[in-house]
Amino acid sequence: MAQSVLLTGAAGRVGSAVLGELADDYEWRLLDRDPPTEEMPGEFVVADITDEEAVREAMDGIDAVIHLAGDPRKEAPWSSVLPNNIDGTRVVYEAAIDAGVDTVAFASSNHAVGHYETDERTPDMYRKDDEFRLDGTELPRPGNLYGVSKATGELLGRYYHDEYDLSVACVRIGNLTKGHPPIDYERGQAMWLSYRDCAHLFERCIEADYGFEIVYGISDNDRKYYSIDRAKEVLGYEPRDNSAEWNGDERVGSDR
Ligand SMILES: NC(=O)C1=CN([C@@H]2O[C@H](COP(=O)(O)OP(=O)(O)OC[C@H]3O[C@@H](n4cnc5c(N)ncnc54)[C@H](O)[C@@H]3O)[C@@H](O)[C@H]2O)C=CC1
Ligand SMILES: O=C1O[C@H](COP(=O)(O)O)[C@@H](O)[C@H](O)[C@H]1O
Repeated sequence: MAQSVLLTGAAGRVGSAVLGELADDYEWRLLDRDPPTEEMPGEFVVADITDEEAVREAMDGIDAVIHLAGDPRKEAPWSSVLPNNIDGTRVVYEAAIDAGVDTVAFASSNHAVGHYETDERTPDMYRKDDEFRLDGTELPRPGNLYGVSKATGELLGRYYHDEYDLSVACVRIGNLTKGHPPIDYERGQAMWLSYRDCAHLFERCIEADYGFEIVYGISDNDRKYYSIDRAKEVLGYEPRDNSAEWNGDERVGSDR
């Protein structure tokens, strides 16, 4: 069982979702290039993930890493995704190997597979009765350079798993939105990930026993074009939310 966890990108939205539910469950070392603006659990390291020495130091005594730091913008230019998302991720994996870390959970993205959303398939694939599913076994088809950087992060994970036996889970996160699903956005509702399901999924990534996995990070939405079967089977993911239980910002279904 993981005890000491390094959370990169801790000051961001996904970091806040994870810490919002799991703050008391682990010994946290948080890392971000931006200093904290509010009180956070554990120790906070202000560093850039491209700084090899700083990341190496931050990795000391760590059991598991949740690697979120990076440029999350779908329109991010190559000049940003190359250092922040690709090289920074390589630095994190290298330091994890050197420190004897067991597991790295990597925040990948729906944009790694964005070009499966072809004109022929959309918007039907965003709807409840459509049966099209991606399940993580398909090749990446990035929708933008940001998606290329996320697919590359997955590939780096594959390498560090095969070469060094590091356990790596790549979570293709859908659309993380706080409180309620995106409104008037079918695609976003199909790939909604609630804050509590996000925290639970990353917890499963650092607790479960596996080798290398690519899973989709969405809630159990009625509308979906990403399968969550693999996350359930291998990681023990048990999502509690479903965008169909919401009408705008009002919950109309029962809370699980
Ligand atoms: N929010 C979402 O719906 C989704 C997020 N993701 C991925 O999840 C991760 C976190 O995303 P968000 O929390 O939404 O973004 P965010 O921008 O809120 O948080 C990212 C954090 O990483 C830090 N960071 C960025 N580059 C860094 C570097 N070189 N060194 C150290 N810290 C750095 C930033 O200061 C920020 O606090 C990203 O990798 C993103 O690509 C993927 C799919 C969907
Ligand atoms: O990877 C990401 O995806 C989410 C959802 O994508 P969108 O196309 O529905 O906006 C995005 O909000 C997030 O910023 C990004 O990191």
